[in-house]
Amino acid sequence: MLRDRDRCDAMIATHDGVYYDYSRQRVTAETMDLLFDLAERQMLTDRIRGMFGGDRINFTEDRAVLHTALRAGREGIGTVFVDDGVDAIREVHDVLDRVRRFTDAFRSGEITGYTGKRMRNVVSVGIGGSYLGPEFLHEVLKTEAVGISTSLGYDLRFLANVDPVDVERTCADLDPEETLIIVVSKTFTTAETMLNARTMRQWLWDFMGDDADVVRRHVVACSSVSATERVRAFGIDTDEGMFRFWDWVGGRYSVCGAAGAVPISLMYGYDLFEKFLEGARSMDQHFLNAPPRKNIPIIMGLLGCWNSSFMGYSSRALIPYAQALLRLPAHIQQLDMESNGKRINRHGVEIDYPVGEVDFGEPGTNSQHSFFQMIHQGQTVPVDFLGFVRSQHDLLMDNEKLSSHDELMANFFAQPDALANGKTADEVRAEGCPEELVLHKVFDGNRPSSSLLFPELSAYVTGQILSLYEHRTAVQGFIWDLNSFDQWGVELGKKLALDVKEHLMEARNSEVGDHEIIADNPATSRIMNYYIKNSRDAVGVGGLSNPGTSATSVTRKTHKDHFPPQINDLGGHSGRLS
Ligand SMILES: O=P(O)(O)OC[C@H]1O[C@](O)(CO)[C@@H](O)[C@@H]1O
Repeated sequence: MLRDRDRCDAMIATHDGVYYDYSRQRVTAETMDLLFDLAERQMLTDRIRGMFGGDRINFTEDRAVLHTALRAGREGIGTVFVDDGVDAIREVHDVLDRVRRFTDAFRSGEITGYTGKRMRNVVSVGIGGSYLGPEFLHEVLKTEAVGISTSLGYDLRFLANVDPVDVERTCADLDPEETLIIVVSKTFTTAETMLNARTMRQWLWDFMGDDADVVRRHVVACSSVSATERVRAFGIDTDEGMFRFWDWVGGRYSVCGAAGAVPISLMYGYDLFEKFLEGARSMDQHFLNAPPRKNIPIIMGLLGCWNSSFMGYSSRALIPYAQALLRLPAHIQQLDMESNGKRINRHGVEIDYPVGEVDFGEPGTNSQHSFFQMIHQGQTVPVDFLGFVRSQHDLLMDNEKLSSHDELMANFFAQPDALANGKTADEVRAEGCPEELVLHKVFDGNRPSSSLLFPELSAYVTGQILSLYEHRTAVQGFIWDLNSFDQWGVELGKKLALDVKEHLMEARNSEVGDHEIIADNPATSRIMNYYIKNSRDAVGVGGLSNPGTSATSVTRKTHKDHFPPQINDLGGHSGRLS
């Protein structure tokens, strides 16, 4: 099919400098017709309009889904109106105007820290959607031409993990007197973020004294309107130091709101952040207005459904040929897997077809020397290749025929064809391969990918990329009939962590050294008691002892005896864990 010029010409879509080639997907013109029919049956365009128009499509939380309003410009896109009387566009611009003023005051030195020093360091404390988007954008802007100059003299760091080592790594060499902390949390209740926020507040107090003004001058919050009281109780000035967002912005869709605007503007200036919003807006307009057959996010979403539900490929990779996009795959992974990792459709019925992929990725070419072996010869993993016409910084060394960016892009062009074409046994033999090794060197090919080519990795293009992937996720959710905007699955783990913390507190507070934890089941009790015992001993005797040996060795023997397992064997021995 790849040699068919008409087919290849038909499988390209473009918008505002973005070139999308899906000719290496395993689809014919007829497949595409059927997918567009499916989109019509699922009333895709109506549902897209409903999303932009403020319909409460996140019905399990009774919320509209209006992250597109965050970058809609003052004129708005679609008919954005929230039915409780709040004008979303006006609210958004009220906050963005405040971010701009705050940024200018911070960067001009008008706002100083508690001891009068100018603040130049920013630590953004948040996790999940309150972290991954801003961090991916920060990584892009670090090496972007404007970003390099506007960030001179400033430092932005992210603190996400509740691991105390993350705190240590984040602030080891920072001067608290010159540091502003941003607590980014939609709910202002997330356990990890709140502990890290308290830790950072203590760090400020340790250096500058336990004074309420220290917090008022050094800590601001990006949080939802409904969390205002909690933000105030933390000691943050909610008039000057709180940048709000709304329940109609999901955490993983919040980078275009205060969650991204505050840290990114403080580091790079508001104008550069605005360029990012403009890029996202351009793609939003395309998504809302372009006919489905020319609409890049719609086509990407339909192909996602095709690969997952029809072809049975349960994972997919995102490979940007740009080192500055190193955190894009992690952001899209959360965005997509938290959105479409579901098992009940919007009618409350259990889904009996595959939905939701495992998303992963790393920049090319590093990924080629990591997991690409599997993508070429192991399981089939559809890939999105992202490339750029111009590099943020190209290099042409003396005596080199090609620039370093050309070398990078040679891989961007070669990998999709290697995956699609493969290599036959005859081709391997023709290279003189000994017969017994031929099969090891055969590539079966026929492995799907898409290529996205952008002009250059600027703030604007990064906005386009973000919007593309947000809408791909939404399209797949609409086609699959899911609610892509709630995340109840994360709740159970949070609740169990609370129970476990109770047990740990009891054990730590117990006067009796051998206090025994009785948790939900013997396995959890055993591992927690092991942890408590050894962490106590570790203080005195210097190190952890070995795990109980008998059970471990029995398990090993059992596994070995059954190796390699047969599907039927495993079926016979599997069972419910609860
Ligand atoms: O912004 P918050 O409320 O602290 O939540 C952090 C993250 O936790 C989640 O609720 C679950 O991981 C994400 O959706 C969210 O982005």
